[in-house]
Amino acid sequence: GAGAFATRSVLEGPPPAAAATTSDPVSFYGERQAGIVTPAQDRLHFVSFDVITKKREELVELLQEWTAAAARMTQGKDAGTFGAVGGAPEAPPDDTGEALGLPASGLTLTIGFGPSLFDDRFGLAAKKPAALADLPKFPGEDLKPEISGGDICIQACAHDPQVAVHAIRNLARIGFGRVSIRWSQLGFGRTSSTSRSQATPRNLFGFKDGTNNLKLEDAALLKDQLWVAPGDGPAWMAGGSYMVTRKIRMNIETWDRTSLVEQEEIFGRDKGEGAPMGKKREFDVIDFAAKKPDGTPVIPMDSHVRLAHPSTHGNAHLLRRGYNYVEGSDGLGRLDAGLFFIAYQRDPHKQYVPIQMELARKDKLNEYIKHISSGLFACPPGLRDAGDYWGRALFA
Ligand SMILES: C=CC1=C(C)c2cc3[nH]c(cc4nc(cc5[nH]c(cc1n2)c(C)c5CCC(=O)O)C(CCC(=O)O)=C4C)c(C)c3C=C
Ligand SMILES: [Fe+2]
Repeated sequence: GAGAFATRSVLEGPPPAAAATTSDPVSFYGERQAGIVTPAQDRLHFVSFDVITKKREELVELLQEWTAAAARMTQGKDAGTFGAVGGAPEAPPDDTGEALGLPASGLTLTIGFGPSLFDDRFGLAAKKPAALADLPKFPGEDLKPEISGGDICIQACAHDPQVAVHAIRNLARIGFGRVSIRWSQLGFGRTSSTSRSQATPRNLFGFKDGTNNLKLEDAALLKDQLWVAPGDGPAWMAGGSYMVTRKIRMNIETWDRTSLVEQEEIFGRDKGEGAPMGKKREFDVIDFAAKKPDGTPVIPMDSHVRLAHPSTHGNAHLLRRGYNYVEGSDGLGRLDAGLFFIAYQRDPHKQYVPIQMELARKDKLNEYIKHISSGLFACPPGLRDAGDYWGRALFA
């Protein structure tokens, strides 16, 4: 049965890009970091750190310790070799214990380096990619600095929230005295599919989200639009990808009082099936030229899918990998909820920036959303084996 293929052995063939079941591990090693084209898991714990040590050697040591712990935790093991209960009783355990007995749950840990890491503290200024230049200000955004930016991010995705939180907690514990948490974000109910094997999930506005996403199976597009090529910038980033994060508050109560036809015109897709307006099925190709009998476009000019579509931006695509969030209520009787948007791409200034500029200026959805945090991170390629560590090529 499937059990024979659900083991952790990766000796034959390429490492699994995805777990066979929601309990299984995803390979930590490979050409690419896991957690990008890996079929999106259900849960997120994302953290952004500020480096507080001033010593380059201490930062390198931390990255080595983090890599070892990440390699273990993604395979369903304790963060350290003694584990939660196997060490000396006089010392704090090298794992915090709340994941004891839980399987790997598809945990992936993906690291990214923010623009601020390349200031004069660690001698990295000459290695800063042009693609990490700060994002421009966008009309209408209301960014909070205390939940934006950061020197180093780690995206933990898993099918079990306890497993994702355990991983981030242990990495933060290991980093004590060398890094401090700047901000972190929990997410649930992935808002994108990143593989054709996955059903398209729904966002908190009730629409299918991820239909026209870049997917694991789109090999040629991934090469052209997702992965940094040799020659794009500094050698240490070849084979990596750039991540943009945006916390987007969604005004749920206003949306819920909006008519169905208005909601569908805002996205340019129908709510039930997710089909482009004027078409029947979710994956039918969008016809932007189609006109109604009165001559107006079937897909409104200010609809989200028209403004975000690659054909509007010289064929610029994104691999979206975001999550819903709800953080209780805001004290004014409204849910404090939205989308933690994550997008990967080869060059954010050629992909995220022009798309977001168009959306910020024209999208009808803007009446219902507000961007409140932003992050930009360079995610290096994957690790070859246990002799490799996060940031090795950057610090070489
Ligand atoms: C700058 C990039 C984007 C932001 C920010 C963004 C916010 C956002 N999107 C939705 C809901 C949907 N988005 C959909 C499609 C879609 N969105 C983007 C980009 C951003 N969205 C792209 C590139 C696309 C694909 C366009 C295409 O090629 O057709 C859809 C439709 C279904 C789908 O294809 O995924 C929905 C629904 C929300 C709610 C939101 C902010 C809160
Ligand atoms: Fe969108």
